[in-house]
Amino acid sequence: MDANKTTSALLYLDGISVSFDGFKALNELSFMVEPGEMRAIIGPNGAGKTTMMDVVTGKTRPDTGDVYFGQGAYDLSKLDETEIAELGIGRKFQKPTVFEMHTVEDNLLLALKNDRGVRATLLWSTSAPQEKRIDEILDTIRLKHLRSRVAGSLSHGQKQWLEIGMLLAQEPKLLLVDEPVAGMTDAETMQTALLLKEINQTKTVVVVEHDMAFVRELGVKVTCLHEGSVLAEGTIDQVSTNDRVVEVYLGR
Ligand SMILES: Nc1ncnc2c1ncn2[C@@H]1O[C@H](COP(=O)(O)OP(=O)(O)OP(=O)(O)O)[C@@H](O)[C@H]1O
Repeated sequence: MDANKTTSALLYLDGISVSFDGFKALNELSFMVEPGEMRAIIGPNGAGKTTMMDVVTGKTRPDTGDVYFGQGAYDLSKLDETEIAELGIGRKFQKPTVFEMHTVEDNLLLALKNDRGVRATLLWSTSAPQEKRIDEILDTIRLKHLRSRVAGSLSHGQKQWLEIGMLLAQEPKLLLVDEPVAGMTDAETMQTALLLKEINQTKTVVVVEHDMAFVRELGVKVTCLHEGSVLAEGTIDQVSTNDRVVEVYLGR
């Protein structure tokens, strides 16, 4: 549905409230993400971070408020999950969901040609542009040397990167990434920060994460949610020294 709201933002949540059985998971939540930006979202358990992502992707409908996408061109709160995905919004859930029995390369191929079934896709010959795109993605996600490995044999961190690569194959304009470094080693965490910074050179990214060392490494604007609203927003130094943020989240 066309919205025709005037805004420079790629994503604009405007007064979003969501209740579950009378409990307000999101409470008049408003914030904007500009095109080309990477935004880190932090906040205590139950702050509403996952619900916010669910609202953006159409999994949960807000009770009130609008979600504008594409400089106000669309109101996502009026669209279903498929329509939203087709507008170019890709989401990576916390747990990796790669095809464990298939190779790294075939996983990317499946993501590139996700309009066909698994068997048909893998029997179909791969075109030169598809090969090139797979090479580019393998470079980005640092898995070129493992392209023929079965995905099930990858480390947890490598599976997360592969899944990020599968999202990239769909050429999203906006990537939503939910706790990408949970369970990763310190080295993998820092690699993931680098990877997302590289991806952010061409795509807008919203990343939810509890790992503050990782968020600091990203070096981007941070939004702290609490009880379904924005508690603080700014640089990591501004947010992490905010008295309320320390009280409800960091100081615990
Ligand atoms: N489907 C649901 N039914 C009932 N309550 C829900 C539902 N989904 C979320 N909630 C509640 O809404 C609140 C916000 O949850 P949400 O998962 O969005 O928080 P979060 O910030 O992502 O937390 P975490 O950091 O633990 O992932 C929580 O109190 C949660 O229990």
